[in-house]
Amino acid sequence: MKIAFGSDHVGYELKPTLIKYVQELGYETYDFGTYSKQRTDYPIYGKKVGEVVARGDYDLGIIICGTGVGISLAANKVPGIRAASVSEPYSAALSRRHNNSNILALGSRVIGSEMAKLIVKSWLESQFEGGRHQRRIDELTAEDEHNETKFDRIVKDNSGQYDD
Ligand SMILES: O=C(CO)[C@H](O)[C@H](O)COP(=O)(O)O
Repeated sequence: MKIAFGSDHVGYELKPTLIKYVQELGYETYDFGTYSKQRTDYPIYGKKVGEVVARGDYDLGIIICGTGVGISLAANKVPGIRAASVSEPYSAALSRRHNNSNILALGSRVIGSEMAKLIVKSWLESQFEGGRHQRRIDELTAEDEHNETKFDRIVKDNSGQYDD
């Protein structure tokens, strides 16, 4: 399984620690930058990682900025990307199990490296549960495609109340 990494200058120092950790867990990795501490813009790296994951060149992505927020917003602009910005392992796991997140966003000004490792492990080891959660992903995908007809139909055809 291949994991794409990216960060801005704030996430730059945490990134190699997580790359090494993820390699030790048995994954292939690639670092899409940034490659120095020089100040840069997080949208560049959120978009880069989003694009390679959306294309299927990489299975999953891990992106880091100061809070995880900006870089996740950037990745989520790419159709097909569900980037989750989290700062503890429970949300990380649920973002996979329920939201089928394909990118994990972390904030290096928010969490330390040991917490980051726990979050990464919890995220990588969790699996999407499908079922009712797939219906919600389909609703999100309809939005991605700006397919108003499809989205309108989904909304029109159900009341938003479910038994499952
Ligand atoms: O967290 C971030 C985005 O959400 C960025 O890392 C942060 O905004 C960068 O700030 P600065 O340029 O002042 O180092």
